[in-house]
This record gives sequence, structure tokens and C-alpha cells, in this order.
Amino acid sequence: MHQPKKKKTRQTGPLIASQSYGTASASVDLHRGHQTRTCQNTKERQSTHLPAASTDCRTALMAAVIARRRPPAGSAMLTAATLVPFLYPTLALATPRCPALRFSTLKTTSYPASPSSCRATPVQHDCSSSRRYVTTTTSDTTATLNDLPESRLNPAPDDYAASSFTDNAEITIYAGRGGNGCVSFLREAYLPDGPPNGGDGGAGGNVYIQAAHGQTSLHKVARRRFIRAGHGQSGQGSSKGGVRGDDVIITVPVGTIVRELERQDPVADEGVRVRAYQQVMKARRRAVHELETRILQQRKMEKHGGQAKTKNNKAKAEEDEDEATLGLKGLREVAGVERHGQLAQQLQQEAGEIEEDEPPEDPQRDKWLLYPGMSKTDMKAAEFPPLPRRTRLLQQPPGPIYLDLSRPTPRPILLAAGGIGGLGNSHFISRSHRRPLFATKGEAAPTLRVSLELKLLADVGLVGLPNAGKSTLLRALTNSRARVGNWAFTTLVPNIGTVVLDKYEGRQRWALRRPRHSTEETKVGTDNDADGYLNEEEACTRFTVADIPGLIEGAHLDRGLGIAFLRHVERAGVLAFVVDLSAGDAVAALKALWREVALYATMRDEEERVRAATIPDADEAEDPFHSGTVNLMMPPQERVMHASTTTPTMHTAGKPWFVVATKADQPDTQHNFAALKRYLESVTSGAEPHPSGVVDGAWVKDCAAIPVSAIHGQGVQRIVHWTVGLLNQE
Ligand SMILES: Nc1nc2c(ncn2[C@@H]2O[C@H](COP(=O)(O)OP(=O)(O)OP(=O)(O)O)[C@@H](O)[C@H]2O)c(=O)[nH]1
Ligand SMILES: [Mg+2]
Repeated sequence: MHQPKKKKTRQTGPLIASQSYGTASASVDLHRGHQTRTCQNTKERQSTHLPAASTDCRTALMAAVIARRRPPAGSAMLTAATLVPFLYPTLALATPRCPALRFSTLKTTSYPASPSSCRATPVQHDCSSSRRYVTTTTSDTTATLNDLPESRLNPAPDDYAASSFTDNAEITIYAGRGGNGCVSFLREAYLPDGPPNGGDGGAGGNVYIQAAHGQTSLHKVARRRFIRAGHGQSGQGSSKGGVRGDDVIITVPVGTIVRELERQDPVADEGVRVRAYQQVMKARRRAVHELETRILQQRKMEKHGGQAKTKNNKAKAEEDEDEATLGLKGLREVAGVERHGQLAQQLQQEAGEIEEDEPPEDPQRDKWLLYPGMSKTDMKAAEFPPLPRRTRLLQQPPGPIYLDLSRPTPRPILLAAGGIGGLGNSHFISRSHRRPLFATKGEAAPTLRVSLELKLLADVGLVGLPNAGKSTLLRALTNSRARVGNWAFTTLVPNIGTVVLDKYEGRQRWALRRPRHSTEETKVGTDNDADGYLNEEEACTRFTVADIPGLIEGAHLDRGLGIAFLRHVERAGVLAFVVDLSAGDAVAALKALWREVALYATMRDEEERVRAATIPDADEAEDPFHSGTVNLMMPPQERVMHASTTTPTMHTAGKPWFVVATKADQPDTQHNFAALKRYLESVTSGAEPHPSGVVDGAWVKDCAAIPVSAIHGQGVQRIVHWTVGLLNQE
């Protein structure tokens, strides 16, 4: 469609876009090339002068346009102020860093040239869950948040690294079809009937899956939705084989569970059809044979006057043998010739039935590809040799596929095998077929619908109520830039941070010694495993911490952000319960958190039971694709143990855990901490039960509470030390 020219950007004179939208107004001076902002307490007008082809001014125009759409009432101002930077990040970048500034400045300021020189100061607001930030144009003052100077551990709400995180995906994967064989003959001068030289078709591409370190989300896979391997190309003349289709490797984060939902496997379906056809034909042959025998018996009885054939009557036996080769066509006649009796009629009728009952079409006929120049009658009449048996390099794994990729897979695991290529006509030369006008078609390939579920595999899982200070703690422990804000549910997707124990400064501070499995047990397809599986023990110089969105009461029933994220701590080696000392009874908070975690684990128990009922039996447990809930990457002994003895509830309650009592810098938190400590001591001594309520196998060895002030980075080193101790115990 023809677009009218944008004259606004071309004109040299000032253009004024003005809009009333609240208490702030911004103006961009065309001629001087800088912006000024004036604020009025009641109502403001924004005037935007746009220079030709100026990006800044175009941005300002956008701002004005957005502002025009916005209702002018004062209440709507906040909404606009919140949404604009979200929807138009470029605008937010072009303006001061705190989004709320642009529309809610309380005093008149000149608009700073550099965003970094503008800082925001929080002021108390009526609405408890939000804050307003007041600008202080500063070259000399530093911004304050929470009555503390802004820093990495006390960042502004907009100071965070956003990550695209998806922990669930459903994808359809298509393996590649095999290419067709070729029907071709050598053509040369003085050689009118050259030998067949049709090439074979290329094999279709396979689809593999591989768990790799460095991946933390499934969003890339989820976005693709359909994953197709390449088709094999058809063969060509001069015995040229077709190119094989490209393989596809789906790379997923470690901790992904793959479940097959649906499968269409044309090769398996064809096998079923062929077997059914063979059974029908066998039954038909048997029926014909029985009828033949009965007719012959009847004839014998008539000929010999009801006397049974004598053993030594050789001539008669020969005669019978001749008659035994009558075939179906002759049966009716033979039966009809027998003029006497009811039996003859019955036999005749039966023979008629068999003859009328058309045999089904051979499904293997479809596998042949005929020379295009053949007439239809020739095609119908064409007789083919038996299909050659083909050997496959890769067999399609039997379904339903279930993979628990809780370790990096050194080699990709096959999900869908591509079809094998067809054979060229040169394969079918025989005495009966000197010039074969046929080749075989390439094999069709399976299509699978699979679900991918990511359960993050962090060493430590931070579990806490909303606003407890988990993200701040993660920032203090690691280099993470998780979002921090003084409201509930600041964190909407899990964050993972890595604590580096040895910074390669020549001195090893701590080392985690995690047991690894011996060579035979964990040989997952390769001998020179780069991931260090072959070591008995591996010195680990880092561990990972997962910060998940806050839990509220009833999270296991999907309240708040629900159970969606509890699965990410399900596999953590150590659980760290983050309790806010300034937010009331710490013991009650800890019990509430444990209750949610335990109830979630009970729900998982149920799920496991249902799944166990649907998975194949133990004799198939060795087959990685039939391993049900059993972890493919575990050594066999461990798999069995894991599958049979531990339920998710016991597994969760049996994990080492400790409490991080945060915000210890707040006044009057000592009593709360003392009560928490007393409670944990009584749990350790056995005077109090494990907070999950689980009695057998619950971990109560050394329940500790570590007071920290994450915002000041105080006490966090103790957490590292303690965690290393627990991980080493594991
Ligand atoms: N005084 C003080 N404030 C803290 C401390 N740790 C965190 N805060 C503040 O508490 C508020 C919430 O911190 P977050 O780290 O976002 O809390 P969270 O648990 O991640 O919250 P959700 O993501 O909503 O679950 C922020 O304003 C932090 O600055 C601390 O040790 N002392
Ligand atoms: Mg958070």
C-alpha cells in the first residue's frame, strides 16, 4: 500500500507536538538541539520541536504520541509511567533510568543530558506494594534506596539483567524421509541397451537430543516448535547416490526431562500392514489346502466305493498327488464334477467363496517405484522380486521415549531415525529381470511430539516467602544481576548464579569433592568423556545457586506463582530457606515454607505412582528408552535403587538444609533470631519433629541458622562455607 510521505521529518522549521498528560511536560528545542523539561504541579503541556531526521526527536515524538493516547487524568499517569518503558524500552533509555521519573517528577528540573547523572530516591507512598522515586539531579549527590546508598546489592528496580526463561516446551520433530532409488540405464554410442545404472537414494536425517552445560532455558527450542531433519535426495543415473539428509541436534539444558506424547511411525505401521497381509494370505492358503484335501478324499471315496486307500497301491497314490495340485481355480470344477450328494454341493460352495473373496493388495507393492514410461497395464501386471532385507545403522527407539537428562550427554541421543534411501534398479538384475524397470522408494520417517520439561539443576535452592531477600542474597553470593525490588513477586522466573570457590589465583580456597561414578557404570557412549565422568571423584571449584520466585501459603495448590517453580528446587542438593527476620515470626515462616515444599513433594509422589503404573516392567529397565522414572544417566544399580526406594517426599525431606536469616541489620531482630535458633536446635536434638512432618529419613543432622545482611554483604561468606560442607557430605 502506498504510504504517504512523512513530511514531519523533512521539514526544517519547528514542528510542535503538544499533549496534555499530567504533571510533567517535556520540550525539545529544535534549533538548540537539546531538551528541556518543565513541570507544573497541576497540569502540564508537552511541546516537542522536532529537528529533521533526528533520532532523539523522533523518540520524543513517539513519547508525545503515546502520551496523547493516555487518559489525561492524574490516576492514569502512573499506569502510563509504568507501561511506557516496558512497551518502548528505547524511550526509557532515552530518558532517565528510573521509569517513574518521566511522568511523576515533583519538582521542576532541567532534563539531564546523561541518564547516569539522574538518580532516584524512594519516598513513602500510599500504596504499600509500590514506591515512588524522586529525582535528584546530581553531579555531587548519590542516590539512595532503602535509606542506603544505591549499590550492586541495593540496586534500583530497573537495574537487572532480564533473561528469557522457559521451562516447558512441546515440540514436534520430523526425521527426514529417505530418497528414492533411480531407474536408469547406461546410454552410450553403439550401446543401445546399456546395463541398469540407477543410483540409490540418500538416507533421511536423524533428530538427536543433547543436554549441554551453558544452556539455562528452553526458550529457543520452545520458539521453534517444529524441528525437521533434512530429507535424503533421490539417486541419479550413472550410479550416483543421493545426498543424505542433514541431522538435527536439539540442545537442551542439563536437567531436561523428555517425554514422548505421540508418535507416527510409517515404517512400524507398514510392518503391521505387511504382517496382517501375510496372515491373511496364510489363512487363505490353508483354507484352499484343506478344501483340496477334502475334495480329493471325496473323490477317492467315490472311486474306491468308500474303501480307504491301500498303502501299497502306488499308482493310486501318484494319481492323488496329481490331483493335489489342482489349485483354487480347479477346485470349483472338480467339486462340481462330483455330481453326487450334499457334500459335493457344499464343497463347491466353499470353493466359490474362497474364489470370490479377493485377496488384499500386497502393501509391499507400494514400495516399488516404476519406470515412468510404463503403461498402466504394464504397471499392474509387473512382477517384482522379493524386497531385499535392509540393515539399518540406527534403529528407531521404541516408544514411549522418556529421558531424564540430568547430566550432560557426551553424545547426542537419538530421538527419531531418518528413513533409509531406496535402491536403484541396478540392484535388481536377475535372470528373470535383465532390464529391471523398477527401483525402490525411500523409506518414510517417523514424526514425534515430545514435551520437554526443565528442572533446573542447581546445587543450592533458595526457598523463601516473597520479598524475603532471596535475590539480594543471590547477588551477594554470586555475580548474578537478579532483579531486586521492595514488593512481592519481583522475581518472576528463576535465576541461577554460580559461586566460584577457586578463582584461579594460585590458591585453592575450598574444593567440593563430589563422588563420581566408576568407568563401567557411567560409560554413556564414549570412552574419552570430556565431562570428567571417568574420575572417581571430581574436585569442583564452583557450585550453583537457584533463586526462585517467592512461595506463599498454598503454593502447592498453584497459589501465587504456584508450583511451577518448586520443581526447580526439587533437584537441588541443598535447600537454603531464606527467612526475613524483620517480617514477623521466623519459625512460623520456616514451618510454612517447609509445609509447602513437603506438600509439593507429596503431590509429586502421586504423580510418580501414576507414572509408575503406566511404564513398562523392570526387565525393560535396562533399556534407556524404557526407563520410566528411572534416570537414564544413572548407573544401573543406582537406577534401580532410586526407582524402588525413595519417594519424592522422602527425597526432599532427606536433603541437607539450613536457614538463612536475612535482614539481620534491621533493628529488633535479635529476639526473632534467638527463637529461630532455639527451634532449630530442638529439631537437631529430636525434641521437635522435622518441619516437613516426615519422620523417617528426614535430615536433622545439623540444622543451622546463619544470620546475614545481604544488602551489606555481611555474613554471606559463612553461607558459602556451610554450603560447601553440606555438599561434601552429600
Ligand atoms: N535491610 C535489608 N534489606 C534487604 C536485605 N536483603 C534484601 N533487602 C531488601 O528487601 C527487598 C526485597 O528484596 P528481594 O531480594 O527482591 O527479595 P526476594 O525474596 O527476591 O523477593 P521476591 O523476588 O519477590 O520473592 C529489597 O528492597 C531489598 O533491598 C537485607 O539484608 N537487609
Ligand atoms: Mg527475588
